[in-house]
This record gives sequence, C-alpha cells and structure tokens, in this order.
Amino acid sequence: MRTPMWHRLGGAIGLRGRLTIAFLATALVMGIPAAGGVYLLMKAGERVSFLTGSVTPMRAESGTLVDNLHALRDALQVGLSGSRTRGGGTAGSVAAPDVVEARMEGIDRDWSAAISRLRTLAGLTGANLPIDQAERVHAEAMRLASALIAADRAEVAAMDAREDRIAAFRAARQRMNEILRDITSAADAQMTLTEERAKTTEQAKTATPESMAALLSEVLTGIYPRLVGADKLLQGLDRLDELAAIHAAQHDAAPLGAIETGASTILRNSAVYLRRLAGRLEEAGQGKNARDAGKALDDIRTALLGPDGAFAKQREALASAAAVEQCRLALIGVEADLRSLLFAVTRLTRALEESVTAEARRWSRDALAGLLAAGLGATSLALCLGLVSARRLTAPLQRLNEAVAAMAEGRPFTNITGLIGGGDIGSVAVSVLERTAHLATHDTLTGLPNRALFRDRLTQCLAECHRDGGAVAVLYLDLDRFKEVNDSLGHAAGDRLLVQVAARIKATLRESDTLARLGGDEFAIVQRGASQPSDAEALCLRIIATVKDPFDLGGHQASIGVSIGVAIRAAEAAAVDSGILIQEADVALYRSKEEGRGTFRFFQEEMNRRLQERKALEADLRRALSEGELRLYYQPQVSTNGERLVGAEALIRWQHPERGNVRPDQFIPLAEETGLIVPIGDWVLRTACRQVAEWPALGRVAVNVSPVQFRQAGFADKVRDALVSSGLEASRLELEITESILLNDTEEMLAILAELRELGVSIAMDDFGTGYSSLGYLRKFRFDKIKIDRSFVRNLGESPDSTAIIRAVLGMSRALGIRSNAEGVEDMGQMALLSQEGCEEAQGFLFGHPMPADEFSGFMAIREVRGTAADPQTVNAT
Ligand SMILES: Nc1nc2c(ncn2[C@@H]2O[C@H](COP(=O)(O)O[C@H]3[C@@H](O)[C@H](n4cnc5c(=O)[nH]c(N)nc54)O[C@@H]3COP(=O)(O)O)[C@@H](O)[C@H]2O)c(=O)[nH]1
Repeated sequence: MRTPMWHRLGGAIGLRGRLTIAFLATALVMGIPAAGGVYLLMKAGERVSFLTGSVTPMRAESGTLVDNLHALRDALQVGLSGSRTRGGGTAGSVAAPDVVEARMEGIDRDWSAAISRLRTLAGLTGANLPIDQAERVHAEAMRLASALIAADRAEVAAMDAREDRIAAFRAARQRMNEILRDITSAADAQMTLTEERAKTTEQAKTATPESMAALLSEVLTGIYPRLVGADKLLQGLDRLDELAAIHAAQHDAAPLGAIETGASTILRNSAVYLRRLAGRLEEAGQGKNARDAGKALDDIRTALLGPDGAFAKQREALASAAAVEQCRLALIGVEADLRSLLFAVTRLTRALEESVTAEARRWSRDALAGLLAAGLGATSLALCLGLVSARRLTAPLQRLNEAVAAMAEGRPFTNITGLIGGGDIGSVAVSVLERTAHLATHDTLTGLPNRALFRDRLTQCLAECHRDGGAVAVLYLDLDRFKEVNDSLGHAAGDRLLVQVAARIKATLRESDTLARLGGDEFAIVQRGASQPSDAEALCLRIIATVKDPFDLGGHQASIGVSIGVAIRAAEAAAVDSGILIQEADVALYRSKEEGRGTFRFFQEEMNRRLQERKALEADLRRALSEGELRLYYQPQVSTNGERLVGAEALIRWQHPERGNVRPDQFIPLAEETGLIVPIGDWVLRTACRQVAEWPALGRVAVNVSPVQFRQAGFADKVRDALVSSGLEASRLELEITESILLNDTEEMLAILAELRELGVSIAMDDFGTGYSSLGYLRKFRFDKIKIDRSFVRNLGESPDSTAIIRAVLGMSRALGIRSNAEGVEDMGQMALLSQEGCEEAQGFLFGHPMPADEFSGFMAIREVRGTAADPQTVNAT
C-alpha cells in the first residue's frame, strides 16, 4: 500500500516535531487576533484613563469656580457690617478688615489657579472651554466684591459720623436747656420780687400809679419778654428733637431733605428769638446766658446741618447702602453668568465624555471580537488537531485494549504490530503491549514464564500430544530450606538465590522444555517428549544434583535442596485439563516433601486419596473445636536441683470419635495452614489459665503460641482477657514461642513481646538451637527462659557435639541471666549431665508424660508426698 505523502513527511519530522508545528500553528492562529485584541484593549484603556485624567478633573475644576463664588459670598457675609441704615442693627459679628482682605486674596488666588488648570485641561483635551469668559467673570466678581466691601465701609463710617453729630446735638441741646432754665428761673424770681414789692406797696398804701406803672413796665418789658423768648426757644428745640428722631429712622433720601429744611428754619427762627432775648438779658445783667445760649445754638446748627452735619452723614450712609445693594445685585448677575459658564463647561465635558466613552466602547468591542476570534480560531484548530490526534491515538489504543482483553482472557496472539497498526502511537502501543504481555506472562525476578504462560504452554503441549501422540511430564519443584536462607540472609539474598536456581535448572533442560516460576520458591517444568517415566526421573535427578551444590550469595554460601512432584500424561490420556496435571504434580510434591525432601515422587492415585484425607481432617478439626473434642494435657517441668515441680507445659490433644487420639504434629500444621490455629490457640490459652488458676500449688503454666496466632491483631489483649477472666496471676503464665515468630517483621513482633512483658507474663524461646537465628534473637529480646530442643538432649553423653552445644548454650544463658530448660529428658544419665552442666529446669518422660488435668492433679499430690521424680511407669503415656 502506498503511504500518503503527508504521512511520510510526518514520519520524517517525528511526533515531537509535529506537536511543535501544531503548537506553533495554534499560537499563530490565536496570537494575531489576540495581539490585535490586546492592542485595542490598551487603546480603550487609554481613553478610559483620558476620561479619568482629563475630563473628570475638568468638570471638577468648573465646579471649583462656583465654589469660589460661594466662598466669596461667604467672605462678604462675614466682612459686611450689616448696615444700620438697611437692617436697623448689626448682622452677626463683623470680621476685621485685614481678615476679610486676606480671605478675598485667597479666594482670588484659588480662582485664578482653577482657571489656569482649566486652561491646561482644555489644551490637553482640545475642548473649546470659555476660559476668557471665566476670567472676565472672575475679574468682575472680585471688582464687585471690593466695591461692595468699600461701600459697606463707607456706610459704616457715615453712620458713625452721624451718631457723633447726634451726640453733639444732644449735648448742645442739653446746655441750651440749662441756659433757658437759668433764664426762666431768673425771670421767675425777678417776677416774684416785683410782685412782692407791689404787694408791700399796696399793703402800705404807699403805692402810686407811677410806682405801679413802673412796676408793670418792669414786668412787661423787662421780665416777661425774657420768659416768652426762652419759651419760644424751648419749643423750637423740642421740635428739633422730633426732627432729629425722625431723620434717624429715615431710609429714604427725599423726605430727609424736607426734614433738614424744617430743622434749618427752626434754627433760623431760634436765632432771631435768641437775638431779641439777648438784648433783654443784657439789660437784666444776664449777658453771659445770652452768649452761652448763642454758642449752644451754633453747636446745634453745626451738629445737624452743613456738609458735616447729622443730616449730611445720614444721606451719605444711605448712598453707601444703595451702592452696597447695587454691588449685591451685580454679584447675583455674576453668579448667573458663572452658572451659565458652568453649564457650558458641563455640556462640553459631557459631550467629550460621551465621545471618549463611545470610542473606548468601540475599541473594547473590537478587542473582544479579536479575542473571540483568537479563541474560536484556537478552539477550532485544537478541535481539528484533537480529532486527528484522537483518531490516530484511539484507534491503536482501541486495538491495544482489545489485545490486552484477549491477553487477560488467556487468548494467545501473534503479530502485535499487524494487530495494533503503525505510526507513532501505534509503535508506542505495540511497545506497551509487548511489555504488558511480557509482564503478564513472565516472572519479573527470574524472567521465567509465570503460572499463566506455563498453563498456556502446557495446554498447547497436551493438545499436541493428544493429536500427534507422545507424552508430556509436569515437574512441580519446591526448594527445601529456602525460607531459612531468606529469613536469615535477607530477601535480597533470597532473590539472588532464586535467580541462580532458575539458571541452574534451565541449564538442565532441552530447548523444547518450559521452565516457569509459579511463585515463592516453587518452579514447574513442562517436559516435552517424556515418553518414559525414566526420562522424567533422569531430569529430576539432574535437577536435584545441580540444586544441591552450594550457592554463592555475595560472600555467603547457601546449601539448599529441592523436592519434586511429577505427573505424566500420554496420547489419549493427554485429553485432560492442564490444571489437573499441575494439581497431580503438586500432590506428588507434597508426598515428596513428607517423605524426606531432596527427592522426587511420581503422582499416584493413592496420593489423591491422601489429599482427600487431609481435606477431611480439616473438616473434622473445624468440628472438633465446636464439639469439644479437644483436650489439654499437662506435662510437668522440674528443677534439676532436687527435682522440685516448678510448673507444667500445656499440650493439646484431640480425641477424635473415630480416629482416636490425633497427635498435635498431625493437626497443628494443618490448623496453621488453614488459620484454625487462631480459635484453637485462644481455646488453649483460656483453658490453661482457668485450669492452673485452680492449682495454686503449681508454679506456672507454659502455653505454646503458634506464629500465626501471635501475629493476629490484638493477641496481647486476648492474653490479658484470659488472665482477667480466669483470675490467674500474670507471673504464673509463660508463653512459649519459637524463633520463627521473629523471622519476619521483627520490630513489630518485638513490640508485641514487649507488650506481653508489660502484662507481667514470662516469655520462653522454644526449640532453642533448631533454627539459624536463635542466638541473634536472644540479643534483641531478653527472654525469660530458653528451652533446649530435645534433639540435643537425645544424644547427650553419646554425641560430643550435643554435649558441647548444650554446654555452650547453658554457659550463654547463665551469662545473659536467662533461665534454661532442657526438653525430652528421658533418663537419669541425661538428667545428671544437665544438672552437672548447670541446666536449671528439665522436662521429659523421666518426670512425667503429658497427662489430663485430673491426672495431673493426682500427680501433684503424689509429688507433694514423695518430693521426687515421678516414676515414668506411674503416669499414662500420651
Ligand atoms: N501451637 C501449639 N502447639 C502445640 C500445642 N500443643 C502441642 N503443640 C506442639 O505440637 C508439637 C507436638 O507436641 P506433642 O506431641 O504434645 O509433643 C510434646 C511432648 O509430648 C513431647 N515430649 C515431652 N517430653 C518428651 C520426651 O521425653 N521424649 C519425647 N520423645 N517427647 C517428649 O515434646 C512435645 C513438646 O514439645 P515443645 O512444645 O517443644 O516443648 C510440639 O511442637 C508442640 O509444641 C498447643 O496447644 N499449641
């Protein structure tokens, strides 16, 4: 098939190159309109800042003009006296002239500054603001304000001067009154004397017509004219008082003239009266009064009339008040001008604002359109690229998914590349699939086929045998002692061992055979063409021999073995499921392990029967627990110095209704495999505590704890519960654990041991010496007791090795301050040697077999009586 041009080109550029081109194209499609949009947005932003930076301040400045006018009005308010002529009193406090002037100057300055700023803003914006008009209005307002202040001052001065004149008038008027009173009093006194003289003359009858006429003439020409003259003057002055009062209340200039004329007439007449009176007074010897009265009348005239008189000052005040009013009115006009000016500015700024806003909006709209175009362009491009990529990506992935599903179902497939397709993604998918397929079918550590591939190969092989004849053998392998190496040297060493084992076994096989790792230390082989059992046997022997040789694990030598189970099928019989053949090989392996390890066994039908039996035993064990078929026996533990009974070990027994007594080593491993050991172990713990609580004479009871049971969450809580519910003191309970408990998760297990120790129970290490790590664990946890395994005691005295080992162990336990107990003591010789070597406690048939609780009660009673070792013959065997 011809590859399209673009495909070939794409292949040359590569996936990264194409992605880069796609990215650049997207950036270009999006970048141009986006850049345009950003440019327009910036322009719109400029207009907005133009608005905020120019138009808005312009409006604010025009408002400042009006504010200035208001300030001016306020300043005038404070500065004006509030004319007495206008208001008839003062309007609040009047500021000192210099204060008012200072305020006026300030306002003038502010006003000029506002106009100057307006002029700048108008220049910036290009707006045709009426700046000249604003300046004219400003000048006019200031001029009027000054005129108003001046007129007000003049009015006040005139008013003050008038007050002075009125005061002078009143003073002269007062003097005149006194003079006239003097004149009148003198005339009255003279009149009284004259009347007295006339009366005396009349009474003396000396009166003559001449004397009487002389007296009358004296009264009429000398006294009376003086009284009349004085009275006329008084009347004139009273009238003047009235006119002065009228004129003070007068706010109109016209009637003021008439009043002044009236006053002038009165004064002229008074002067005439006074001239006449003056002659009479001279005659009467009162010339001084006449002169004083003349002087007073002159003062009155001066005070009221003339350019400096009260009337003239009143007129002046009225004229100034009129000027003030005029200025006020003019200022109102200025304010109106200013307002119309402000309206003009407002109109202008609004128009400017609207045009700028419209411009900014237009640019924003265009920018949005640009950005939208960028977004749409990018989205469309991304969609197109996405669709193309998705097609190119999902198709191989879809096929990859189908292939993985086929793999998961165990369907074999070939030609992965053909299945998935080509292209970048295709090759990635093929690579992923190949890796996945390899991972799904191979063991990652050894690279060998795993159980799934093994079954697949076996199935193929069985089908070929059935079709073409021939035979196939399945070898099921399990390494012996692998766990010990793993636990003692670590998992890394274990892994290295497995790899080496796999290589060695592989070297023993033919090309056509398949070696697989089924998990852990289990391997399996499909041996093709094993026509005779001897072929398989030969292979087993080769494998056993090669695995037997020590392995070098980076400085450590490890010796292990291998147990093998074999199952063979040929021709017709090969029509069997691969799983059955594997199971048969597994059963054969089980038998091989049972019968001593390091060997091989062929599957036989009888083995299946054994397997069935095992399953039946498991079912029985489940029932045994619920039906109370389990019993606890107690085996005595004694001190070696005097063989005092120091305690007992609780050992489980199963009274099967049909099988009879089932030994613990027959069912405990099964219980451990199935997990049944947990409820069984709980039962043992509770029963032993309850029983021993009833034997206060017995020191302590030792209870075996399986690793599976120990690892169960909350084990320490179960121990606490057993103690609490039975009432047994914690110090009387001893838990026997084997070192295998500490092989894995050591820190966690040590924490549980510490928790148990906290409870007050003692911990014994059982079967000491049988494992690799016993000594190491003694350093990690301070055990209360070690129990030397009976395999060492058995050969004591016969094998120098056993004696040496026991001596060493006892020496070490003494050094560490740990009690020692020797298990399996069966004769006095062993006992004597143990005692000699310093072992503190012993346990074995020599002192008593494990026995039921009631028998152990009797045993204790006898021990109390006899105080010696029990006769083995006197107690029942287990
Ligand atoms: N987890 C639990 N394990 C238990 C429990 N009860 C027993 N066991 C373990 O089963 C194994 C076999 O026990 P058993 O058949 O009871 O054998 C014990 C003794 O009968 C036997 N023994 C004692 N003295 C002698 C002797 O002089 N000679 C001789 N040949 N055998 C003797 O030894 C076994 C006690 O061993 P140990 O526990 O190591 O002290 C055994 O491993 C038991 O631990 C249980 O309740 N839970």
